[in-house]
Amino acid sequence: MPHGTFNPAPRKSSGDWTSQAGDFANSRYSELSDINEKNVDQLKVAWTFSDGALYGHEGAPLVQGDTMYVVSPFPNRSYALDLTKPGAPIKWMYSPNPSPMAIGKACCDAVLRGWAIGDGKLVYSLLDAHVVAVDLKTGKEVWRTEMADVSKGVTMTSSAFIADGKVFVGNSGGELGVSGWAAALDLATGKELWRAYSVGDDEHTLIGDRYKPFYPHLKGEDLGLKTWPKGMAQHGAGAVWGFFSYDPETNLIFYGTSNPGPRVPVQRPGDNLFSSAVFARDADTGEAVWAYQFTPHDQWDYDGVNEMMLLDLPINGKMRKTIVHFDRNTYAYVLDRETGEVLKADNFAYQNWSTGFDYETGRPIVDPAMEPKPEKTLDRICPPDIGQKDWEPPAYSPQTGLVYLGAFNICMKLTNHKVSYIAGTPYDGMEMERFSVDGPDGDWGQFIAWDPIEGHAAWRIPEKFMVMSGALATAGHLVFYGTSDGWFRAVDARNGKVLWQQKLSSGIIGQPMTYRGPDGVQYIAIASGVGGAAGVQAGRDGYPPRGSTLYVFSLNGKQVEGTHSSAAHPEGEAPQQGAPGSRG
Ligand SMILES: O=C(O)c1cc(C(=O)O)c2c(n1)C(=O)C(=O)c1cc(C(=O)O)[nH]c1-2
Repeated sequence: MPHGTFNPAPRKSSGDWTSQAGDFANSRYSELSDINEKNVDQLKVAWTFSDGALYGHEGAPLVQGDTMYVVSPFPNRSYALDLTKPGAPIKWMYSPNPSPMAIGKACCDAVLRGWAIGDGKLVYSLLDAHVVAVDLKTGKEVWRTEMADVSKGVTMTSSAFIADGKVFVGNSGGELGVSGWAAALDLATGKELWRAYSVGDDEHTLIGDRYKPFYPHLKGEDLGLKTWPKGMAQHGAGAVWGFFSYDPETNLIFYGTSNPGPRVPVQRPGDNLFSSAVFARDADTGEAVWAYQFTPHDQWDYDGVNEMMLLDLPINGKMRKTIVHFDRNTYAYVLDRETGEVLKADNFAYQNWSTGFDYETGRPIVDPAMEPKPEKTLDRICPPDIGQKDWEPPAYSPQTGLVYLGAFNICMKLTNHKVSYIAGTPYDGMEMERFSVDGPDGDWGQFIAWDPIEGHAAWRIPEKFMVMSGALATAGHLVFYGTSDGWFRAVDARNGKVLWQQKLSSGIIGQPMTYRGPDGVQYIAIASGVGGAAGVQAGRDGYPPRGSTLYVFSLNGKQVEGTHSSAAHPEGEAPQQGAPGSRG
């Protein structure tokens, strides 16, 4: 049986890593193999870097040529690090000074999920709902675009994504009843080219003649209004706070949308389209070509923003262009990426809210006993609101045909209350307590190798804490991931044997990446700095303090030779490492 493949575009040189996933397909796979299963036990720290910010560190550093680019969580400072010199000194630092008001509006920590490089610019979202482009050479701001009013509860934590001369971004604020959207900006000027809302009428959601979803219940006019009670769609969320992917052959971009608002379900009977869903849109116009909803009338905050991996897989003996998506609702989906048809839906971890999957309708079958009722407590629903996997992105290896993902092993006790909408404040109504599937002291996490063709796990590594780091697969038969309590591990991609590990200063929720430096040496980098939703474990024995250190590893800690030098700072501005505004 052949393995799957994917389009590795736009990687020009296998030594660079210029987008969060390394490619448009969201594979997080590198062809580099100097570090491999035979020598990975010699991996040692080559150098480190701290940005001084103490919110969760979720992004991967990017490398182009002889420079590494790193962006901190709030206050969203960016740094260029000189890879030609020992210790990678700072070449420039750019400080965008976002509004501190944003900190109080972010639902789940003042994080940033990633940044992107293209056309000589570093592009990223600011927590206060702006997008900036910074000149790669000088560190000077090229453009800054205001996307929304942060005082109304709109923040931006998603990773900017560059393709086809455009920057794709989305908003956060699903728990505050904002209206979710994705937008495309001109990479050269920052001008907004289109904006598509997730919920609302057809015009709003950019649904026109080209829209041809696979399932009949997703066809019709104004579904983003008609599947809501009157007046509720306006604050219906469907935020876009995860990752984008892009298929250059069809010029389509793909992304997921968040839970409906308010989170409490009894106030919004109906499917609540297009929350907890995936959109396929024309990259030039934003027009929807198809959509599919993972969790109709999402009653548990299962959201739908987790990444879409664009893999070509043999399904039932026929090569199909697919999307592989691990939803918070615990189904591992394989969708036809030209139509949105569900080809496979299998549970990748424990759940008890759904008794099966109806392939005829494309809907999961809900256990009525697990549906929340107002002012009643449900004692054990699995997974909890954050799913058995949250936003942390998996990796795919064409060598093994397996997808590698950080996942959880938890449930929740849930109580609902009715709520009213007040702009810029939580629009929520869910109260919950999370615990291990297996009991109070059991494992909260696991790292899974998943066979997307067969729809089952090839192996699993149990972990004490939720695994909220991304994964990296390499041609060296290796997979890298980190744990919330700070272990950075390299495992054999074939069998899950841990070949190397090191404890870092804080927990890991970042995304590992690899690059070939200007000295020809392969390096592996990962940020340590726990936060985000991993913080729900704070207080558990062994949960580490916050941190802000980027670790860069090589075989035997080798790094470029030369004398240490201090870099010149533009306009005499010295980089500040203890960022004001960061919570200590
Ligand atoms: O609906 C939203 O707008 C929204 C935004 C965010 C965010 O921006 O970080 C998260 C969530 N929802 C969410 O449900 C969630 O579990 C979550 C985890 C994290 C994180 O950084 O670990 N962010 C978010």
